[in-house]
Order: sequence, then structure tokens, then C-alpha cells
Amino acid sequence: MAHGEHAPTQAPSPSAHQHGSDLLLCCEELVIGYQGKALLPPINLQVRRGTFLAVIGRNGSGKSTWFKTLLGLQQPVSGRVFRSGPDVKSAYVPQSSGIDGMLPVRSRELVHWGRLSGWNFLRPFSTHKDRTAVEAALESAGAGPIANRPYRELSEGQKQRALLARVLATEADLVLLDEPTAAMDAVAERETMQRLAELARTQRLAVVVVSHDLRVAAEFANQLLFVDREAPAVVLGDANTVFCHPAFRHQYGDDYCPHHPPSGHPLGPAAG
Ligand SMILES: Nc1ncnc2c1ncn2[C@@H]1O[C@H](COP(=O)(O)OP(=O)(O)OP(=O)(O)O)[C@@H](O)[C@H]1O
Repeated sequence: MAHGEHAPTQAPSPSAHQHGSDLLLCCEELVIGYQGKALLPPINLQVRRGTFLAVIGRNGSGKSTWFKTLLGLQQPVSGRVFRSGPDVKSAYVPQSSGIDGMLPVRSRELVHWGRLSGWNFLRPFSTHKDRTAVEAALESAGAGPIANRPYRELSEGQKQRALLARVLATEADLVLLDEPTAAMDAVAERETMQRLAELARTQRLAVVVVSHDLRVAAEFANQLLFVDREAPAVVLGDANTVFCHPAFRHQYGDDYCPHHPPSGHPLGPAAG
């Protein structure tokens, strides 16, 4: 699946414009699924500049399908996705990117490609602005030390950093990352999530991340979206709202909810 820029899923709606300039994307009664069959209840949410949203849920619950639907790669079963304007630029990193592993390029070139589109791809020289953006993206993604290394020789976690840098180099308004830290060690994962949170806040991007590390997601994201096919449920809110929701507790237990403190959990307070 291609990285980088994607066309708007639908033309901007008049109602989307009314929500102000911070609004980038809006799901209205959006039902995702395949062959007309819904995976989840309708999703209603707005993604604004400065948002860092983490999407959580069990395997197969529909997280990647929601991303594909936002990008217009998958048709909704019903409902709509709106961009707030034609200029909203989005960038996407899918879960795994096998094709990149075959390319004989250094990480810096791969990141540079994030800025190219159309005939720019054939341009022999990059501009000063391109080079500055590439270096800033490498730095932001913690990929500076691997910039000169051939991409295909990197570890999976290092590759994820390079791909993150590439998506940041696009200078998109809306960045969708499907498990961007899955191959990273715990330290790199926290650093990356912290960087993404800072980028969302300081650069006024919207960052949406799928993550299976619930505690790290809750620590850095300012909103969580929990999706569950069994309940079925779509729950949007802060960590307490989501972690104390019955559908969440049914799947992950009570240990994440502060109103249901762990008893006898190996990481919880010692008994007695
Ligand atoms: N092209 C397709 N056609 C029909 N069903 C599909 C298709 N792609 C995925 N599915 C199914 O849709 C469901 C949701 O898949 P999806 O990849 O969105 O889950 P996910 O939450 O991202 O899972 P994971 O955490 O494992 O990445 C799964 O049951 C999957 O088998």
C-alpha cells in the first residue's frame, strides 16, 4: 500500500467548515466494513489540529479498516468521512511495508521521497527547503544516526523510525500511523510516542496512532478510541473513560481502570 498523500475521501461538507479552522477530519455516523457488512457500530468523531489520538482494540477489531476508510482506500458501509477542506494533506504508514525492504536506498533518500510527488520524482536536485525538512524529520523521528545507512540493512525497529521520518517529511496536516512502534524496544517506543505528542502540540498536526501498548498510549495520547467487535462498541474519550468502560474491562480486565484497582496483580501493590 502506498505511503504519502491521499485524495480526500469526500468533498468537504458545509457542516465541517462550520466547526472552525482547527478541524481536519470528521466521521459522521461512519460504519466501516467489507461487502456491505458492518464491523463496528457507527463512528462519530472529529479530528482537530493538535490532537494525538490513539486507536486501541483487540486484533481484528477494525482499526486498520478504519484507517483505510479515512484514506478512501475502502468504501464505508454507510455514513461519511469529511475533510474540512481540499488542502488538508494526509500521510499514512501502514503496519508493514515489505516493498521498502527491497529498495537499495539509504534512509535519508527514503525520507526524501516522502516529499516527492508527480514529476518531482524525476527532479535531480532537492531544494534547500526539502533538505531542511528531511533533516528535521530525521531528527524528529530519532532517525538521525541511521540516515546514511542502507534501509534494507536496518533492524525492524530502525526501519519504523525511518518510515516515521518519511511521513513527517511530507509535512502533512494529518498523520495516520498503524502500529508505528510495534517493532521498537520499550525505550524507543516511549521516545517515539513522546515525540509524536510534541509534534502534534507544537506543529499543530493531528496524529492518529494504532497501538497495542495501552499504558503508553494512555500516557501520551490526549484521546483514546477503543473499538470492539464483541460488545460491539466504539468508545471515544480520555483514558479513564475508556479504561473503565464495561466493554473495555470485558476484554482487558479491571487493572487499567483506577476505579477498579488491581488486586493480586503482579505489578499492583503488594497484598497484606
Ligand atoms: N479485504 C478484506 N475483506 C474482508 N474482510 C477483511 C478484509 N481486510 C480485513 N478484513 C477483516 O476485517 C476485520 C478487521 O480487520 P483489521 O485489519 O481492520 O483489524 P485490526 O483491528 O487492524 O487488527 P490488528 O490489531 O490485528 O492489526 C478482520 O476480521 C479481518 O479479517
